[in-house]
Formats: sequence, C-alpha cells, structure tokens
Amino acid sequence: MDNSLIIALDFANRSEVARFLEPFGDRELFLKVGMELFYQEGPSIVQLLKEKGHQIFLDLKLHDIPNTVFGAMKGLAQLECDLVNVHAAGGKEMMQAALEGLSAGTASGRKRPNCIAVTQLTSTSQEQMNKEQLIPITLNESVLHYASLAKDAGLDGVVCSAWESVSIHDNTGNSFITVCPGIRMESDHVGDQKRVATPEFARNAGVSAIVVGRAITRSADPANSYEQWMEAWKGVHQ
Ligand SMILES: O=C(O)c1cc(=O)[nH]c(=O)n1[C@@H]1O[C@H](COP(=O)(O)O)[C@@H](O)[C@H]1O
Repeated sequence: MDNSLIIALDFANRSEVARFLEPFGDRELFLKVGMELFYQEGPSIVQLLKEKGHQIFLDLKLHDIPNTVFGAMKGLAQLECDLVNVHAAGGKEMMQAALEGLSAGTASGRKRPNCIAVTQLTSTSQEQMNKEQLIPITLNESVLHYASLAKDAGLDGVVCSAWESVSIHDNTGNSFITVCPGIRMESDHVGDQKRVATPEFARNAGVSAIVVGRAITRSADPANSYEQWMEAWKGVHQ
C-alpha cells in the first residue's frame, strides 16, 4: 500500500479499460474499480485484472445496515482484492460488520483485504457539510472524528483529502492508512473535487497512497502521463 499511485478506472465497460491499459503492456499497476465499471461488468472485471497481475482497490463505498454490509463484504472477500471501502457515516457497528464479513469470506490462510472508510468525500466543502449535512463543526474535525471512529472499529485506514492526512496520522498513528483522491497538478481542472492537492503536497503530508483518475485516464498519452505522475508523486525519476 505504501506510496502507491492508484489509477481510478472510471470507465463504462471492459473494452474501454482494455483500450486504456494497452499502452502499459505487461506493467503491473494498482487499479481502482469503482461503481461505474463494477455495476456494468460485475466481479469478472476484477478477476480479469487480477489475472494480469494488477493490485485492486474495489471502491464500492458500502453504506447500509450492519447485517447487509456483513453479507456483501463476505461475498466481496472472495474476489481477493487488496483494498475495499465503506462510508464511515454508516457508523462503528457497520464498520465492524464489514470487517467481520471480510474475515468470514476470506479463505483460510489468506490475508483479508484491507478495509478503509470514506470520511468526508473530497467533493465535499466545509460549507456544503455545514449546510447540507447539518454537521456544525469544521470539515477537518469531522474527518478526524470519522477517522477515530474507523480506527476504533478496527479498520485499516481512511479515504480523506491530502489536507487532513497529517492530523489523522498524528491522532491515529502512522500505520493507519490514508488514501487520498482529489489529487491534481497545478494546471489540471479541478472539476467536481473541492479539497484538492498536488502529488508533491500529498508526498510531503505523508499520505499513504494517492488515487488519480481523469488526469491519467483522459490523457492523450496515458502511459507517459502515468510516468510523469509517478515522478511527481515519488519525487524521483523512475
Ligand atoms: O473512495 C474514493 O476512491 C473516492 C473518495 C473521495 O472522497 N473522493 C474521490 O474522488 N474518490 C474517488 O477517487 C477518484 C477520483 O477521480 P479524479 O477526480 O478523476 O482523479 C474517483 O474514482 C472517485 O470515485
């Protein structure tokens, strides 16, 4: 997990994914399969990508009653992904049920997938949170609260913006994973993201892994773009 750059495969189907991955040849990547792709292609897309040696973050952001999340995670564990997630807003009991489901569905002798909780989406601003969710505290406080809740529930880490990673690590320890989307180069369009940061900022903030989608997937030359991102993220020439 440490220092991974996870590419968000926000594509509509497997042919688009194949077209995107073609220029990478045999290179093994850390890929995120989210709702758009999984709802169309189902579990077989995960199996296909795993067969090619890629690591997988299955980003389905589970948020339901504990019993339902337990059952869903039990089934998802059989896909043997590296990382899965839930919404921390579902509560501590739901997060514990997610872990129990994952453990129940993991074959004996295998490690269960890491499980992280989305704190506040990186598309959420302080104003939106106060006015729409009626949470009357700062965004940073809300993210820290959710991170502590996730830690208490036994989860492996959280999804947050790079801006909150330092205080989360201060509160919960450095082994607690911070996975950060909303990463942009200075010149990139921010789009629907509100809490954005550059890869350099994320590296200096000690972020465990960054998630990059459109900046790479919509690039005219994705393989070259990926190299540039890796360079910016790792701070060295690959
Ligand atoms: O869980 C996520 O991966 C996630 C959480 C979050 O708070 N914000 C967020 O953007 N994401 C995902 O990260 C990716 C970001 O994509 P880009 O904005 O295109 O780089 C998308 O696939 C989102 O679904």
